[in-house]
Amino acid sequence: MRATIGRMIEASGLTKHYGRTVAVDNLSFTVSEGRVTGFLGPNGAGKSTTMRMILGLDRPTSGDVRIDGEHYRDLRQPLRTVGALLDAKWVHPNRSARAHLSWLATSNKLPGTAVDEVLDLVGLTSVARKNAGGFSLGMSQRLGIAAALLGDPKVLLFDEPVNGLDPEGILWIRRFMHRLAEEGRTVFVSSHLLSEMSQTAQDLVVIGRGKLIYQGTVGDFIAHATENSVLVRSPELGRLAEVLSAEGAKLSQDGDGLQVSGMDSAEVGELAAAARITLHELSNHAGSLEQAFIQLTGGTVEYQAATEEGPTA
Ligand SMILES: Nc1ncnc2c1ncn2[C@@H]1O[C@H](COP(=O)(O)OP(=O)(O)OP(=O)(O)O)[C@@H](O)[C@H]1O
Repeated sequence: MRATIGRMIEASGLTKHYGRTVAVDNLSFTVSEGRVTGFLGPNGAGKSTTMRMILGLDRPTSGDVRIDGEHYRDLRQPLRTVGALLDAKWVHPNRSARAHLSWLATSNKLPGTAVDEVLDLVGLTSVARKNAGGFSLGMSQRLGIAAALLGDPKVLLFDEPVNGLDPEGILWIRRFMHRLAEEGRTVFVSSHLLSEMSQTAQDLVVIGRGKLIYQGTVGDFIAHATENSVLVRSPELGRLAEVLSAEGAKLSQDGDGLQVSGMDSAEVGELAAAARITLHELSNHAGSLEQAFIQLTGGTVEYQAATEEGPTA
């Protein structure tokens, strides 16, 4: 059975328990072909677990996930359908890049010619005979991507591919992903870095504590999440916070000011005036994806810093 055209990954009610930990909680989403879809969530949100379930490396407690309409375990030649980069350092330290890829190709019945092609694609041809154990993180990531591309798959999964990379490495990966999507492939890439995702992805699946928070385009995410965001500064920030939250505003600390959502600047100004609170700044704020993320993940961010717990001023 082929999936609905365009939807290459379909998760439905996907759930994973590890003992009493609910790593993934009734998660449903779709990932479209020809686009880069960012899989976003704070550390521990359940991204890696979801990716492992997509790849059949972990069995869901309940629910279901399919690639192009099939369960991973039913794919006849999995590497020709889906390629994945989960852990870039997963390579035999004394094997050359070429030997590593040749071994993968042979054991998966892929043509040996694919090895040179993918080495060339990721720019590792000149170091192909060097031991992969001595590779920098950026080179290891490229090798991992080469391995994922060996079977010329239409679906690619990358788990935190830019983690620890320098700006040049990040740019390379970002451009490479765009290129893969332009070729019509489905690119699903996880990250906890919103600013990075806003430049890499066109679509987003955002999760917090294993639950779906948002699915849609990056642009809609920003527009939706930053609606009515107002930045306000005042020498009486604590009292202002009390007045605003009593009227139902959502607040988060922003430097020495407050980000107010659920209320427009006129309402904030009038409430402050009625309470005789002096304001030093009152401005409509076009929030970044970062702010949108903090706002949307709100109570679900497990590592939340003190500054995100609410106003303390
Ligand atoms: N094999 C496992 N056994 C027990 N608990 C696990 C296992 N794998 C993941 N977990 C727990 O499940 C939750 C989700 O973890 P997961 O690694 O999927 O999150 P993540 O979003 O990928 O975060 P990170 O980026 O930190 O890896 C966490 O609470 C984690 O401790």
